[in-house]
Amino acid sequence: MARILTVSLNPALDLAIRLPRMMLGEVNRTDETHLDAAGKGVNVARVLVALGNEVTVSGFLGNANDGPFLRLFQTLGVEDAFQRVPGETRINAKVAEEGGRVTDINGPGVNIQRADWERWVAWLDALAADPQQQPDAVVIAGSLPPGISPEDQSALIGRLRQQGLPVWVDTSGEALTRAIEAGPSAVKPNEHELSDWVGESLSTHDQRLLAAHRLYRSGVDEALISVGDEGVLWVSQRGGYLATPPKVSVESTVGAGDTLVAAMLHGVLAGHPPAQILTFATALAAESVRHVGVGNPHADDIHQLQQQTRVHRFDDVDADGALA
Ligand SMILES: Nc1ncnc2c1ncn2[C@@H]1O[C@H](COP(=O)(O)OP(=O)(O)OP(=O)(O)O)[C@@H](O)[C@H]1O
Ligand SMILES: O=P(O)(O)OC[C@@]1(O)O[C@H](CO)[C@@H](O)[C@@H]1O
Repeated sequence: MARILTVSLNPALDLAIRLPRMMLGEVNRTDETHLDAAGKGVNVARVLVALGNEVTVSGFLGNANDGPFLRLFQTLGVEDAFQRVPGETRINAKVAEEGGRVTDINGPGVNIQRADWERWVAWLDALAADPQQQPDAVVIAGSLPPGISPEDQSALIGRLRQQGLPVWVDTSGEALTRAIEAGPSAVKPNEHELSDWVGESLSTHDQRLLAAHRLYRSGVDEALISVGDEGVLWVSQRGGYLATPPKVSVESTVGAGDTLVAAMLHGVLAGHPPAQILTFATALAAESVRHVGVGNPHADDIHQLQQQTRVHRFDDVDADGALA
């Protein structure tokens, strides 16, 4: 069991909406709605707990609507180290239609004052410097709320790395670019986020492979690229791996990336063989898309899903990233 800190600088209450077909500009009647405490770091924490890890959750929560988070943290048995700030945590709408299409409508988040940021950073610095309290890894996941800049986040990553802590990052846009410059242990862009980072379209498999190698050579130990139903690319010192997920019926892909990050981190910290790590993480991410929420490692058919997951090692890229 590992001790892991998950950081959600911009958590969210996810309003999951299910309907047959979204009709823009009309009154839509839903089959079902749920409001759940979420955000990438919180979703990662859910999976890490289900896999048996000891988790502390932190970041910033609006004090006006933190009830669902409090209930979730109690149920999960995680340590709640979120700093409360005045205002409301954002509500993100996730509209899932029959056929698997999901539309995300994400809010900007609560405004973080400089004094709150500095107080929280001081707390994190103290935790990272204390050998008794240091976690085995830190996951920083999700977008940045107003008041926190990409440079703030990259400085944070740099300091945690200086303390020798593994830092896994899942974010996008400028925050991702700056985070990569800070030398995190792992990043998990999806193909669109990776495409923004390299500044080119990644429509072919070879283009993605080259971009994944470029990401690895930029100084990231684990370059993980998620490619939706086409699976996962993983480049690290263990080599390059490609995983193809089993075919599943899709209800909601929200949280699939978070499931993948959590399961990969779990496997890496546990020291499992690479093919085993990737097979399990890919199967669990596939499990997650069959329903609303993150993947359930205790699903009845999790072993079958792993058997149906294909993992290939590829060694066809030379040190300069050129395809052999
Ligand atoms: N339709 C699908 N069938 C099987 N597995 C899937 C499917 N969609 C996603 N996955 C799995 O989940 C992983 C993450 O999905 P995706 O690439 O959509 O991540 P993401 O864009 O970060 O998602 P999110 O931010 O919503 O969590 C994929 O790499 C794949 O392993
Ligand atoms: O706006 P961000 O921080 O990029 O993403 C937030 C979010 O879409 O990510 C999770 C799914 O990965 C959801 O729970 C949440 O609403």
